Amino acid sequence: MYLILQGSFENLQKVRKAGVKCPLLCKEFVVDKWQIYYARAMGADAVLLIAAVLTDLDIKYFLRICKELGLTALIEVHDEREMERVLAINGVQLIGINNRSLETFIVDTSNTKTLLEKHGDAIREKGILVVGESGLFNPDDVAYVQNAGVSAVLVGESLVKQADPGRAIAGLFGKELVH
Ligand SMILES: O=C(O)c1ccccc1NCC(=O)[C@H](O)[C@H](O)COP(=O)(O)O
Repeated sequence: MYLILQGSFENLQKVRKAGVKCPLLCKEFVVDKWQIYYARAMGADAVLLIAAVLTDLDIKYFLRICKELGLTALIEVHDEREMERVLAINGVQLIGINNRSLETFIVDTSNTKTLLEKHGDAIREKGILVVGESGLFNPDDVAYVQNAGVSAVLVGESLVKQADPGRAIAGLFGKELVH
Protein backbone atom coordinates (compact mmCIF):
# COMPACT_ATOMS: atom_id res chain seq x y z
CA MET A 1 0.00 0.00 0.00
CA TYR A 2 1.31 3.46 -0.93
CA LEU A 3 0.89 6.44 1.33
CA ILE A 4 -0.09 9.45 -0.79
CA LEU A 5 1.45 12.78 0.07
CA GLN A 6 -0.18 15.78 -1.49
CA GLY A 7 0.57 19.46 -1.62
CA SER A 8 4.06 19.75 -0.25
CA PHE A 9 7.32 18.08 -1.16
CA GLU A 10 8.60 18.77 2.35
CA ASN A 11 5.82 16.59 3.77
CA LEU A 12 7.45 13.63 2.07
CA GLN A 13 10.62 14.24 4.00
CA LYS A 14 8.76 14.81 7.28
CA VAL A 15 6.92 11.53 6.90
CA ARG A 16 10.14 9.67 6.10
CA LYS A 17 11.91 11.24 9.05
CA ALA A 18 9.00 10.21 11.26
CA GLY A 19 9.86 6.60 10.40
CA VAL A 20 7.07 5.77 7.96
CA LYS A 21 8.32 2.79 5.96
CA CYS A 22 5.60 2.23 3.36
CA PRO A 23 6.11 3.53 -0.21
CA LEU A 24 5.24 7.20 -0.74
CA LEU A 25 3.47 8.65 -3.78
CA CYS A 26 4.19 12.31 -4.46
CA LYS A 27 0.82 13.67 -5.57
CA GLU A 28 1.54 17.07 -7.03
CA PHE A 29 0.90 18.89 -10.28
CA VAL A 30 4.24 17.93 -11.85
CA VAL A 31 4.95 20.21 -14.82
CA ASP A 32 8.74 20.52 -14.65
CA LYS A 33 11.49 17.94 -14.35
CA TRP A 34 13.00 19.50 -11.22
CA GLN A 35 9.86 18.44 -9.32
CA ILE A 36 10.64 14.79 -10.05
CA TYR A 37 14.23 15.08 -8.82
CA TYR A 38 12.98 16.98 -5.78
CA ALA A 39 10.31 14.37 -5.03
CA ARG A 40 13.02 11.69 -5.15
CA ALA A 41 15.33 13.70 -2.92
CA MET A 42 12.49 14.13 -0.41
CA GLY A 43 11.92 10.37 -0.25
CA ALA A 44 9.18 9.63 -2.81
CA ASP A 45 8.93 6.17 -4.38
CA ALA A 46 6.40 7.19 -7.01
CA VAL A 47 5.15 10.38 -8.66
CA LEU A 48 1.83 11.30 -10.20
CA LEU A 49 1.96 12.56 -13.78
CA ILE A 50 -1.35 14.12 -14.85
CA ALA A 51 -1.92 13.71 -18.59
CA ALA A 52 -4.30 16.70 -18.63
CA VAL A 53 -1.49 19.11 -17.78
CA LEU A 54 1.33 17.49 -19.78
CA THR A 55 2.13 17.03 -23.46
CA ASP A 56 2.94 13.57 -24.78
CA LEU A 57 6.56 14.65 -25.10
CA ASP A 58 6.59 15.74 -21.44
CA ILE A 59 5.18 12.39 -20.35
CA LYS A 60 7.80 10.47 -22.35
CA TYR A 61 10.60 12.64 -20.99
CA PHE A 62 9.35 12.45 -17.39
CA LEU A 63 8.95 8.68 -17.66
CA ARG A 64 12.60 8.43 -18.66
CA ILE A 65 13.65 10.53 -15.69
CA CYS A 66 11.50 8.40 -13.36
CA LYS A 67 13.12 5.26 -14.71
CA GLU A 68 16.62 6.66 -14.21
CA LEU A 69 15.75 7.61 -10.63
CA GLY A 70 14.04 4.31 -9.83
CA LEU A 71 10.68 6.04 -9.34
CA THR A 72 7.34 4.55 -10.34
CA ALA A 73 5.20 6.86 -12.49
CA LEU A 74 1.44 6.84 -12.02
CA ILE A 75 0.01 8.44 -15.16
CA GLU A 76 -3.42 9.91 -14.50
CA VAL A 77 -6.15 10.16 -17.12
CA HIS A 78 -9.66 11.53 -16.92
CA ASP A 79 -11.21 10.76 -20.27
CA GLU A 80 -11.06 8.86 -23.52
CA ARG A 81 -8.69 11.24 -25.25
CA GLU A 82 -6.15 11.18 -22.43
CA MET A 83 -6.42 7.38 -22.20
CA GLU A 84 -5.67 7.03 -25.93
CA ARG A 85 -2.70 9.41 -25.66
CA VAL A 86 -1.23 7.52 -22.72
CA LEU A 87 -1.76 4.08 -24.26
CA ALA A 88 0.23 5.20 -27.28
CA ILE A 89 3.27 5.91 -25.08
CA ASN A 90 5.78 3.09 -24.53
CA GLY A 91 6.91 2.19 -21.04
CA VAL A 92 3.73 3.10 -19.14
CA GLN A 93 3.23 0.60 -16.31
CA LEU A 94 0.60 2.26 -14.17
CA ILE A 95 -2.44 4.28 -15.24
CA GLY A 96 -4.75 6.05 -12.80
CA ILE A 97 -8.31 6.76 -13.91
CA ASN A 98 -9.53 9.79 -12.02
CA ASN A 99 -13.25 9.88 -11.45
CA ARG A 100 -13.08 13.57 -10.53
CA SER A 101 -13.16 16.06 -13.38
CA LEU A 102 -10.36 18.59 -13.00
CA GLU A 103 -12.60 21.20 -14.62
CA THR A 104 -15.86 20.77 -12.69
CA PHE A 105 -14.63 18.67 -9.70
CA ILE A 106 -17.70 16.49 -10.25
CA VAL A 107 -17.03 12.86 -9.26
CA ASP A 108 -18.48 9.99 -11.28
CA THR A 109 -17.14 6.50 -10.59
CA SER A 110 -18.69 5.18 -13.79
CA ASN A 111 -15.85 6.97 -15.56
CA THR A 112 -13.57 4.09 -14.55
CA LYS A 113 -16.02 1.51 -15.91
CA THR A 114 -16.58 3.36 -19.19
CA LEU A 115 -12.88 3.79 -19.91
CA LEU A 116 -12.06 0.19 -19.00
CA GLU A 117 -14.90 -1.23 -21.09
CA LYS A 118 -13.37 0.50 -24.08
CA HIS A 119 -9.65 0.13 -23.36
CA GLY A 120 -9.42 -2.83 -20.96
CA ASP A 121 -8.13 -5.24 -23.60
CA ALA A 122 -5.35 -2.91 -24.77
CA ILE A 123 -4.41 -2.21 -21.15
CA ARG A 124 -4.21 -5.91 -20.30
CA GLU A 125 -2.21 -6.69 -23.46
CA LYS A 126 0.37 -4.13 -22.39
CA GLY A 127 0.47 -5.48 -18.84
CA ILE A 128 -0.50 -2.08 -17.42
CA LEU A 129 -2.00 -1.92 -13.93
CA VAL A 130 -4.92 0.43 -13.38
CA VAL A 131 -5.57 2.51 -10.28
CA GLY A 132 -9.13 3.70 -9.59
CA GLU A 133 -8.98 7.25 -8.26
CA SER A 134 -11.43 9.41 -6.31
CA GLY A 135 -14.97 9.15 -5.02
CA LEU A 136 -14.47 5.84 -3.19
CA PHE A 137 -16.14 5.83 0.22
CA ASN A 138 -17.27 2.28 1.02
CA PRO A 139 -16.80 -1.40 0.10
CA ASP A 140 -19.46 -1.13 -2.63
CA ASP A 141 -17.53 1.69 -4.33
CA VAL A 142 -14.30 -0.32 -4.12
CA ALA A 143 -16.03 -3.45 -5.47
CA TYR A 144 -17.50 -1.43 -8.33
CA VAL A 145 -14.14 -0.19 -9.61
CA GLN A 146 -12.50 -3.55 -8.88
CA ASN A 147 -15.14 -5.32 -10.99
CA ALA A 148 -14.49 -2.77 -13.71
CA GLY A 149 -10.85 -3.93 -13.76
CA VAL A 150 -8.76 -1.80 -11.40
CA SER A 151 -6.04 -3.42 -9.30
CA ALA A 152 -5.52 -0.59 -6.84
CA VAL A 153 -7.30 2.48 -5.52
CA LEU A 154 -6.27 6.02 -4.71
CA VAL A 155 -8.34 7.37 -1.83
CA GLY A 156 -8.32 10.74 -0.12
CA GLU A 157 -11.34 12.18 1.61
CA SER A 158 -12.93 9.04 3.02
CA LEU A 159 -9.71 8.19 4.87
CA VAL A 160 -8.24 11.53 5.83
CA LYS A 161 -11.44 12.70 7.52
CA GLN A 162 -11.33 9.84 10.02
CA ALA A 163 -9.32 9.80 13.22
CA ASP A 164 -8.17 6.17 13.09
CA PRO A 165 -6.52 5.30 9.75
CA GLY A 166 -6.56 1.53 10.43
CA ARG A 167 -10.29 1.51 11.11
CA ALA A 168 -10.92 3.85 8.20
CA ILE A 169 -9.14 1.50 5.81
CA ALA A 170 -10.93 -1.54 7.24
CA GLY A 171 -14.24 0.31 6.81
CA LEU A 172 -13.42 1.23 3.23
CA PHE A 173 -12.60 -2.34 2.23
CA GLY A 174 -15.12 -4.03 4.53
CA LYS A 175 -12.37 -6.10 6.16
CA GLU A 176 -9.11 -5.79 8.06
CA LEU A 177 -6.16 -5.57 5.69
CA VAL A 178 -3.12 -7.54 6.77
CA HIS A 179 0.20 -5.95 5.79
O1 LIG B 1 -4.88 17.63 -6.02
C1 LIG B 1 -5.23 18.79 -5.98
O2 LIG B 1 -4.44 19.74 -5.80
C2 LIG B 1 -6.67 19.10 -6.16
C3 LIG B 1 -7.02 20.35 -6.59
C4 LIG B 1 -8.33 20.64 -6.73
C5 LIG B 1 -9.31 19.70 -6.49
C6 LIG B 1 -8.99 18.46 -6.07
C7 LIG B 1 -7.66 18.15 -5.90
N1 LIG B 1 -7.29 16.94 -5.47
C8 LIG B 1 -8.25 15.95 -5.06
C9 LIG B 1 -7.53 14.80 -4.57
O3 LIG B 1 -6.34 14.68 -4.62
C10 LIG B 1 -8.32 13.69 -4.02
O4 LIG B 1 -8.06 13.57 -2.65
C11 LIG B 1 -7.98 12.40 -4.72
O5 LIG B 1 -8.33 12.55 -6.06
C12 LIG B 1 -8.76 11.27 -4.12
O6 LIG B 1 -10.13 11.54 -4.25
P1 LIG B 1 -11.10 11.41 -2.99
O7 LIG B 1 -10.90 10.02 -2.44
O8 LIG B 1 -12.48 11.58 -3.55
O9 LIG B 1 -10.72 12.46 -2.00
